[in-house]
Amino acid sequence: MARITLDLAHSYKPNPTADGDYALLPLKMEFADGGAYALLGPSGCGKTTMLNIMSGLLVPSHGGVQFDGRDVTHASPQERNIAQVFQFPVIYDTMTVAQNLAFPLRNRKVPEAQIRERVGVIAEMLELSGQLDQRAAGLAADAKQKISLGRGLVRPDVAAVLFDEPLTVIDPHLKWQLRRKLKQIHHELKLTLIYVTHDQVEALTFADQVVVMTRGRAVQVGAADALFERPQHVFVGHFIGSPGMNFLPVEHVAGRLQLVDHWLDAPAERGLPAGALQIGVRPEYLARTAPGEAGALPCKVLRVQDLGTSLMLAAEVAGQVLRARFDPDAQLPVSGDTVWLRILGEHTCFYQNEELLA
Ligand SMILES: Nc1ncnc2c1ncn2[C@@H]1O[C@H](COP(=O)(O)OP(=O)(O)OP(=O)(O)O)[C@@H](O)[C@H]1O
Repeated sequence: MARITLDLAHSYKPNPTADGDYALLPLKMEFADGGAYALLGPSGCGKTTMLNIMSGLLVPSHGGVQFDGRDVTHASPQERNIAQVFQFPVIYDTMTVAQNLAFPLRNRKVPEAQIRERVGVIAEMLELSGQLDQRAAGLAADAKQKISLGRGLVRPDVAAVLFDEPLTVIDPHLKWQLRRKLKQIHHELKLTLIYVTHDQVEALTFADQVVVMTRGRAVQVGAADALFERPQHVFVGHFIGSPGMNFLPVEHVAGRLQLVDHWLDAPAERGLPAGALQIGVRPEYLARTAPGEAGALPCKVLRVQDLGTSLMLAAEVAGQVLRARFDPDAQLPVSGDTVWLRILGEHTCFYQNEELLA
């Protein structure tokens, strides 16, 4: 296992100048030995580029990579001792499940007794024990991908196992099971796991630490609760949660927050600077209040949607649409009515130039 340190930038263009020329903007990051990480962000944000730089498939155009303090920037994946699992199964159809799982160990001349033991452990974890003697050729796509996962996890001595969207071909029910399984495997095997996905549920169930990326930047590295409670960047607020955080643009003038023709008293303890700010509040924290209560605003109800486990209210204030989540049995007003929603509270976040202030 290794601690992986990145201090680099990457552009696929020969002479990058503007930020947009970089697939990865300059970043410094450390992945702890034995940690479970997810790289999460929308298509094109740079996840695969970062993963390929860690694995050694790609040399960064600027800076370098260290494993346990040793410079490996130009070392191949074999030299780095990395295992990888890709989106589609990489297995030998003519071999049995057991032979496929054993392959990375045989390649490294691990003694047969150890191979048998380790293959047994991994097959058990992935619920492949009953299929060990079957040829891979006859198996369904998701069983084949489980073998790929097993081949990635089978070697106990790898520096890290890197996964690039490995559950794409898996059906939704099994996907849920495998996500939990991977987390359990991480706890048992203590491997350093780095997992690329654009799916927040996948990232949050699998990883201890999620690296949220947008447009070549890692905007926050944190556990699920930090990403939910204290998004460091408005992108994280939008991207994490379903729906994401509500944002209201306000002007902070002499201790008051102005939203067009509405005013709120700024919370003095947050030490907010004067000028243009954004208030961020999760739908889960937009409580209903009595009319005129401090920290609340009158909003016009647009619609109420029954989501089964909750009610989602959409309401408008000063041209901004807010979403608020309520218990399924809450008595809510109907479209066109006014509802007072608490904007300011202990969970409210404040942003300036998209970055968290307080
Ligand atoms: N080989 C390449 N040559 C030139 N540009 C590339 C190459 N690979 C990726 N890019 C560009 O670099 C940026 C980051 O791409 P990358 O594949 O790392 O993102 P991603 O987050 O993994 O996206 P996806 O989920 O779609 O794979 C994108 O703008 C992409 O078009």
